[in-house]
Amino acid sequence: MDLAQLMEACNQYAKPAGFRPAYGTAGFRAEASLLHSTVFRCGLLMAARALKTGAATGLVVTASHNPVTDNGVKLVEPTGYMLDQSWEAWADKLADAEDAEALCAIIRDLYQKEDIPYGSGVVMLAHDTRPSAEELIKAAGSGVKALGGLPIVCGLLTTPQLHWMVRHCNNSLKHTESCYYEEIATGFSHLVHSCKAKRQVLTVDCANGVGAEKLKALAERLSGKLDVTLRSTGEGGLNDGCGADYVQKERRFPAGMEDCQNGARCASLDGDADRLVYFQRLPGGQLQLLDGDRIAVLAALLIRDILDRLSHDAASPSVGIVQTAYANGASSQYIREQLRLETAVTATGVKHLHAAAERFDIGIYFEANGHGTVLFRPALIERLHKLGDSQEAAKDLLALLGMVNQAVGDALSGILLVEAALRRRQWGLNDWAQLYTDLPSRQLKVKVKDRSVVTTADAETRAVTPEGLQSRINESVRGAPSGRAFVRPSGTEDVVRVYAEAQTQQAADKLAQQVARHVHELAAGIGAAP
Ligand SMILES: CC(=O)N[C@H]1[C@@H](OP(=O)(O)O)O[C@H](CO)[C@@H](O)[C@@H]1O
Ligand SMILES: [Mg+2]
Repeated sequence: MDLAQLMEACNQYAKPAGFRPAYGTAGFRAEASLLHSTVFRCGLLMAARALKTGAATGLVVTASHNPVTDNGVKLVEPTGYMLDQSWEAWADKLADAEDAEALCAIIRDLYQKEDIPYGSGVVMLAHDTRPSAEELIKAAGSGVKALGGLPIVCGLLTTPQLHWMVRHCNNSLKHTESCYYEEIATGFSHLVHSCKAKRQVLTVDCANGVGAEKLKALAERLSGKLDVTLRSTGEGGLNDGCGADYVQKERRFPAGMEDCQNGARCASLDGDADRLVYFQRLPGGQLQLLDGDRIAVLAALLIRDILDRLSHDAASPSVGIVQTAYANGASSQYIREQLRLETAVTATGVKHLHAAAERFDIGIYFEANGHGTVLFRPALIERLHKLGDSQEAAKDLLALLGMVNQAVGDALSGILLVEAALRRRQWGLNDWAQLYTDLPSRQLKVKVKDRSVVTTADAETRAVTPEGLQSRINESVRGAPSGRAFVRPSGTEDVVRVYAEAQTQQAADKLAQQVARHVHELAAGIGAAP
């Protein structure tokens, strides 16, 4: 490490006065113009992480479903997973260092405490469609180089594509963008090759983001096996009145799809294409959402259908579903009582779900907002390869393994998962929707002076502070039939989130509003009470 060179580079990316970045649910996010120093420092961090692990790491410049004026950075482990939680504290310290001198001191401390070998770490860089990406990617590259590392500029990609590439690169597998399409498309083609179901056109709201270009490339690779019509491909603002987060939270048709036909099969991606939700218009005109909970259930059914045909000497592979407190209560009940599968509930954020899913041979994890995937345990993969020569079911599971991104939730591979599962059962959206009926729910956001005053326990289902908040929530919940509610500080926006569900929409709305008022009152809410 050349300290003089490092110092000079740090000086070029000064932190804006008063800016206090913090590593949140999925990395750093803020208004784009504030982020140059943060992204530079993440370049430093990931170059050091590459040296520590002796493998390539990754960094994606994206603010996902947030407005186009925001940006952010997601950090990728050599496994393709999100940055190991044990290093989040280093990310925070680096990002928050006041000046170049403080920053260099933290780097020295990092090298010493983590026993980082000297050398040149490889960091793969990608970005979404935000106009601020170009400058921020430069900052990331400068950070990597300032530690003597090698930035590999991969350009415009979906977040899950970069995660996939880092994982494949470190497994010495082909890892170009076209190999990504090839691998997931090959798995899909295998799974649907003998399906008799009539193909349905899927209309996809691409949130005016990177997913538009990449889904087009995937559909071309599948030449006719996947019929997609793309909307919001860049003609409007990124995530502006469209995208998976808008559809899931607002329960409204996205821009450009207000006129979709009753029963037409529709889906939405988010701005960096790591979330996917399906929806349709019901005969009464309302939007019916098929969210991440439902994708998890459909994936479980597909896996069960295949496992039923697998004969094996050893114990049957364990299958489990991981959710968060945002999962609709009806989905959790269906998983427990009808599917009879093990479930686990973790705190919000894929990093938590992913870790819990690794405890099963086949671990399915999805956040209600449509971010999730299906993980296969390495020992099971080995067994399947042995069985694969003689058994069609093992071949199917291996095809599923190739089709589903093993690194992180991926909306493009998610579309293939849903379409393959529906086609193999000869199902339409109604069959899928009829598995269970969602309890009505409502999500609200409350602006407060300092959202860190709200702390939680028990996978975020219980508010620990401010004092008295949880007992007030309990009281409100008691007044709502089949009521459930919780609050937590967002890790991506400056708000406290409120979730409520109940027997009727009216009761869920009322419960959410009451809880939002408790938050506003006890956690120093800003502006008028909800
Ligand atoms: C309620 C909700 O949807 N929260 C989202 C959102 O996190 P918050 O910490 O709630 O802002 O963004 C995360 C990253 O995309 C995602 O993992 C998470 O599920
Ligand atoms: Mg996203």
